[in-house]
Amino acid sequence: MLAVFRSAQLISEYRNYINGRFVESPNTFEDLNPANGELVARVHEADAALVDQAVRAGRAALPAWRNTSAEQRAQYLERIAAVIERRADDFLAAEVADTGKPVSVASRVDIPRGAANFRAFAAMIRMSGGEVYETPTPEGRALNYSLRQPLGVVGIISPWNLPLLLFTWKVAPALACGNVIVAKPSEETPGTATLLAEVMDEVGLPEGVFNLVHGFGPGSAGAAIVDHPDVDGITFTGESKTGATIMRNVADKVRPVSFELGGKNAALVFADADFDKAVAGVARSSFLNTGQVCLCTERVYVERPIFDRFVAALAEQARALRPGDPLDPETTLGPLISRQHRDKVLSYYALAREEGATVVTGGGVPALGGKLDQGCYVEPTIWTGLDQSARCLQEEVFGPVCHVMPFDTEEQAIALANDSRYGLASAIWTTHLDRGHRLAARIDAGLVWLNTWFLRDLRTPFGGMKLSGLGREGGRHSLDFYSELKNVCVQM
Ligand SMILES: NC(=O)c1ccc[n+]([C@@H]2O[C@H](COP(=O)([O-])OP(=O)(O)OC[C@H]3O[C@@H](n4cnc5c(N)ncnc54)[C@H](O)[C@@H]3O)[C@@H](O)[C@H]2O)c1
Ligand SMILES: O=C/C=C/C=C(\O)C(=O)O
Repeated sequence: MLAVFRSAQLISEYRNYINGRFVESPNTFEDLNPANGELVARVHEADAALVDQAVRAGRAALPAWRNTSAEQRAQYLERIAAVIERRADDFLAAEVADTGKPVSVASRVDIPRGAANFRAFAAMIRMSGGEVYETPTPEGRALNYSLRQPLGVVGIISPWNLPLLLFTWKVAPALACGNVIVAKPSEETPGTATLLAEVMDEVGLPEGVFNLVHGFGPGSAGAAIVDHPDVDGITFTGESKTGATIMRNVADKVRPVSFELGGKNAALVFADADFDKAVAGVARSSFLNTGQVCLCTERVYVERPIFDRFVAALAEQARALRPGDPLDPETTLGPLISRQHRDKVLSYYALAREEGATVVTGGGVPALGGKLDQGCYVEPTIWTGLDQSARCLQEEVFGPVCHVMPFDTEEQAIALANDSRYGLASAIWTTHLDRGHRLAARIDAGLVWLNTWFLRDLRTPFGGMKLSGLGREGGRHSLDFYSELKNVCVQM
């Protein structure tokens, strides 16, 4: 563990990476560790001029890069994955320092998926074929075949909750499809994206193919990417309201966009569920990463006969979580990402009381002592007793909190689950599998897990309905988004 901490201390400047060189800028901002408020690094903010340099570098690199073969690009992706795996400790240190997430979470979720995303899309681009149709014509026949060509210069903008996972979830397929990239990680979590630039440098990715710019959204690098006339497509993961802003800002350029946005995810627990499995599963889906996963459950609906027993058992799981030093392997609950985000979550803790919630457990800030009291910790919290129309049941909190409500019938359960402006993920806990499949088809969510949660096959479509997103990524859906598909028709 000391090694992890020490390597985090070695990094003190996060620079932009443009046209194969690390680039400083006169404006820097602080990257703070949310577990203790300590300075992790100074980050060089890219302004519109640096973003323009990055776009131009991409444009210049595109002709050669797009002419590489899928096999050549797959080999680059595999080399990138191998270096991520070799430098796993450095990535772990940077991720934990930026997010405060327990090393037990980052080492099992975030860092392995960083490498896995590159390996997955190396395999997928190798196997991706096209479409061919033989078309009868009055003269005989024609041959139709499709060509997969890159979008061009792709803007990637990612969030702070699963920084490396979500950044590479977009970088990997974009590169696989022959695009060049101008990518901006969240201002809260610049570390692992900067390490990824070091990896690109080490594997010898041609200059200008991968460009990294640091900064914020409005008035900074994020808006500069979106506004740049020579960016051919935008893939964004973040809040729904930010997605709407980006959509407005790219509208007149009619550029393809892929949005992975917010959620207010429901879990349905039936009386016939495996009780212990459902309790453990809902606890994990509510509190993993301190509730800062877009797929997390914030609304739990439980069939009435087991409601009281379920609430008591879930509260026991919440109380068993151990907030603490993220580098301590015993820690199972880290801080929220920032003071600002903690203020937001605590404002919902207060609102819930105003809206009449019963606070079954939590609702405040844990006293941890020492430096950790400078951290952004909150108690894992469970509410009951709110009306479905309450703001705490309609708005995304994005913290370690869920509300539990009883239901009596299947129809009631599906109506409650679908009573949301979001439609990202859901989990259904029942041993009655034909009911599970029936409800999975009726629930308004892009992702449905039956008797499990956050189990991922990277070939599957991933994305949300309603306010939760636009489009799907994952498997061939990523290849299709990061490509211009062309049809060629030949009169034989
Ligand atoms: N659906 C998913 O797969 C998914 C995954 C992770 C997080 N999320 C959502 O992301 C949110 C938390 O992440 P966040 O707080 O970083 O979101 P956010 O929208 O505040 O910021 C996301 C990214 O967008 C940038 N940005 C902000 N405003 C911008 C603008 N006007 N133009 C260009 N870029 C801009 C930010 O700098 C950051 O890099 C939650 O709502 C969560 O549900 C969704
Ligand atoms: O916080 C949201 C998590 C998204 C996860 C993925 O995009 C994935 O597992 O590929």
